[in-house]
Amino acid sequence: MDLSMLTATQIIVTAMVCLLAFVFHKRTHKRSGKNPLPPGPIGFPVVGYIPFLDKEAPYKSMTDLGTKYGDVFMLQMGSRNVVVLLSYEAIKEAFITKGDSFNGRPRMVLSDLFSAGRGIVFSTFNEAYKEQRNFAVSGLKRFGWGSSAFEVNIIREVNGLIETFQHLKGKPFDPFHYVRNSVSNIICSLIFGRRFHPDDRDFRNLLTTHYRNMKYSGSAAAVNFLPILQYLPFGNYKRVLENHMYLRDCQTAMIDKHRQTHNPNDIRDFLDLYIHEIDTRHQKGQSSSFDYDNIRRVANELFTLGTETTSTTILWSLLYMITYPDIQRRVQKELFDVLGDRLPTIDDKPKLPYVEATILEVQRSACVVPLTVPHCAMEDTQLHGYHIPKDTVIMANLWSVLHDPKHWHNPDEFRPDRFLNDKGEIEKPETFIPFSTGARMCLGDQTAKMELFLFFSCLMQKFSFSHPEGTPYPSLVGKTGITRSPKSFEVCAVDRETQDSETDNAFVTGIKQ
Ligand code: HEM
Repeated sequence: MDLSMLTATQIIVTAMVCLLAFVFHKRTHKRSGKNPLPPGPIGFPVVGYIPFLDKEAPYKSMTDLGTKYGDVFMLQMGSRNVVVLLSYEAIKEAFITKGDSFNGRPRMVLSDLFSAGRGIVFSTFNEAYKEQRNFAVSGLKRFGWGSSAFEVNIIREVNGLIETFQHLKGKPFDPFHYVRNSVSNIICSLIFGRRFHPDDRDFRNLLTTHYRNMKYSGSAAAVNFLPILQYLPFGNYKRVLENHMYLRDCQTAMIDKHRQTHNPNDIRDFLDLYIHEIDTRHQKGQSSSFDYDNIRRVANELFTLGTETTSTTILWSLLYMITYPDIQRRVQKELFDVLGDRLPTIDDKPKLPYVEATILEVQRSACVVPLTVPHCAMEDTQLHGYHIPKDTVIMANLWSVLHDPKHWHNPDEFRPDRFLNDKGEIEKPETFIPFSTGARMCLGDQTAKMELFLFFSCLMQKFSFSHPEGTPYPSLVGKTGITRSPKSFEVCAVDRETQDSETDNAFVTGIKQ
């Protein structure tokens, strides 16, 4: 063998070994008195670990990595370091104990497109963020949000949905548009002061474009880690961009209409209240985060999150009920035993523990926001004994927390009883965090719980749901976008009163015994 070649090969091999040793050392050992970085797998150059994650269920791939690397590990994803938190204990330490260090939001291509670091959801943890979040909560409350007065708004939409289902007379249908339309109307009446008819073409377009964007954003998420992808003339990022422009125009038109008819003595809805705040601060010469750019961002975020997450959970609840008819029958029996034939109200909730346990189990099993909204480290800090550099992206894996066998016996089993104690009362473990936890926790959780209870209990009281005869049971495997939603499915909704009077069947008598 040529000696000079051997030397060249040796040099290359030695250099590679040194490089790997350096990378390994950097990731796993104390450096100059600092704690080590979290451990984690090594991916490919440039793209990092992205190609190894399941595109449909990245939260599951991350959960699997926990077996080898523990509850806190680091993935290189494109140009970013991402720390994944798998356990409740790790999330609690980051978002509650060390919230001041971990409640930031990373600047990323998609969040910059939607919010440019402003609004609420993608804004980092600064004064402008606190001002906007506090204003949104108190402003929405002014219109009854979360209070019993708000129940009227929800019940109006539930009744509309019941009527629609009754018209379908037990024939198979896809509940997707009907449910989203009803849920969306609740937030629309607060923000825009109006609700929309299910057949309103513009509204349908708006909702469909919104939904598509949530899904495309999930598939385009790689652009957040490989920003160069945004310059491709094709692909999902381009679709997100086009849809975003359309939605922006719709919102601007809605806001302009409000500005033209604005009367400070007659505040009709959240947009009016926000416009009033902009004007008042402007008149006082105060500089603030309230302006016509931010109103659009905040309104859009409340509309999107107020629609998407809750309607997706209601769709999952229908899917679980047709998959587990025995559980559906038990829910209906409790409703009949406690209420007779009347529809439930929010005051009935404490008397209906099995109904509530079923909703909680749907939220746990479906986990509609499996990876939360990414957080980021706002300074060099420590977590779980590891060093976390400033600007590291933090992904809290709610899926793994809600399916952690340490806290949930047989987590893949759908069993509402796990939320009931020996006395049949609701018992919610601390680890049940579908709305996340800490200062950045969902701001709509109270309203969402109210909506989930009223929609679910009223629909169960009114109808028996089943999958169309002769078709296979629909899949419980979710589609991942920004939320985890069910694949489209068909359902038959048979009016229980008609079923009662038309049949003498053992099923109904079984419920009402
Ligand atoms: C079942 C329904 C819902 C679920 C499961 C849910 C879940 C979540 C989760 C996991 C987060 C991320 C928290 C974090 O970053 O740590 C979040 C944030 C947020 N949610 Fe919800 N959500 C729901 C309904 C709603 C509703 C009805 C609204 C209101 C209109 C809403 C508004 C928001 C907002 C504004 C944020 C951002 C909070 C912040 O960054 O400070 N959500 N939600």
